[in-house]
Amino acid sequence: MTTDTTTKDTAAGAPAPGTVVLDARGVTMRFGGLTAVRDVDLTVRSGEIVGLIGPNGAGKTTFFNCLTGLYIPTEGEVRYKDKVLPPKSFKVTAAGIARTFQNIRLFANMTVLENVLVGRHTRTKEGFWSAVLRGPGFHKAEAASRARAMELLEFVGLAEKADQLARNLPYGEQRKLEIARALASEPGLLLLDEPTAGMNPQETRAAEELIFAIRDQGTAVLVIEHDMRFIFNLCDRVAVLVQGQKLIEGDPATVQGDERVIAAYIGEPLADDPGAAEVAEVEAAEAAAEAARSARATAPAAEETADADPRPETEAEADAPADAGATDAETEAQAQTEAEAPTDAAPGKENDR
Ligand SMILES: Nc1ncnc2c1ncn2[C@@H]1O[C@H](COP(=O)(O)OP(=O)(O)OP(=O)(O)O)[C@@H](O)[C@H]1O
Repeated sequence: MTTDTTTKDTAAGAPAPGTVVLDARGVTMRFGGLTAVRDVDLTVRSGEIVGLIGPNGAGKTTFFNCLTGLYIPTEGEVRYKDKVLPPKSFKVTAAGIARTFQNIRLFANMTVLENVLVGRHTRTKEGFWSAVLRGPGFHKAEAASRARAMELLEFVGLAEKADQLARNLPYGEQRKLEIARALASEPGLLLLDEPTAGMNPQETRAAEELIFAIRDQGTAVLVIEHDMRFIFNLCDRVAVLVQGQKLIEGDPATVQGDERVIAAYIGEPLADDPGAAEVAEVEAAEAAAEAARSARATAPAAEETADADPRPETEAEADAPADAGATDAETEAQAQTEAEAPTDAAPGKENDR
């Protein structure tokens, strides 16, 4: 089992509120031809809860992975408390950034307490021989580590379940345990990837309270979440990623009211995104097709109007107002004249014009 020599209070080691703890500059991550994250800047300050939102596939988790050493950004730099982060996740954790995952990653067959103790390994100073020989230093460190782990379980509300197997916890409590395990490394910055996924409204509310408490203890929080109500209620600042790029960043009210954010969520592309030319081409083709369809739709209508009276014009004219006052005798005389006209006079020709 891991041992511990540092039961430090999180708040005690926290920098003054407002100090930049995370500073990501120009972070770009490419996978072959796909740019999942493009030139993203983001800062998180001590005492802040910052939200990272965006539609599916926007690059949020990839960006998280760039912050935690799982990915080495293709371009850009990530600093934690003014130091460039090492490109290894365990070193990033040791530096002070901890995270939870979108898909819960607990040790299912270990107890709740053991899971938290595992999370303390980056704060353990006792070496291999100390563990093997189990001298006084080892026992002292182990007791301190257990005490801190129990404190954390108390903090997240799982102390009474310390001896249960992690796999027997309900889903919401497994998420809490993940948070407790992340906190066990005494981070200055906690990254939460969809912490309320699969939670019911009561569990979501409890998660919100827990995150506020974490922030109040001095750990800055960066959280990815799809639940907008949760995020706008929770965060001091929200950044929106769309197609790998940061679209907007601001306080919840500003972001919530931004039309571009709504458009992004219902699928409209960025105005100057890399695919804009292709999108414009498709839109132009669609507009041309629509215009052609409309033209076809109005053409038969015009023909229909012309054909509204199927009788030959001569007959139609007989009904014209000019003729309305003609007496039967006059009509008869006219008919007679026409009947007597020479055949080569092409009767009815005039009416054909
Ligand atoms: N290891 C990888 N190799 C190749 N492409 C990847 C890899 N990881 C992510 N991507 C791609 O990068 C893009 C961004 O994915 P990412 O998971 O970061 O988005 P997301 O915003 O977290 O999405 P969601 O909200 O659905 O979790 C997607 O197109 C995804 O398919």
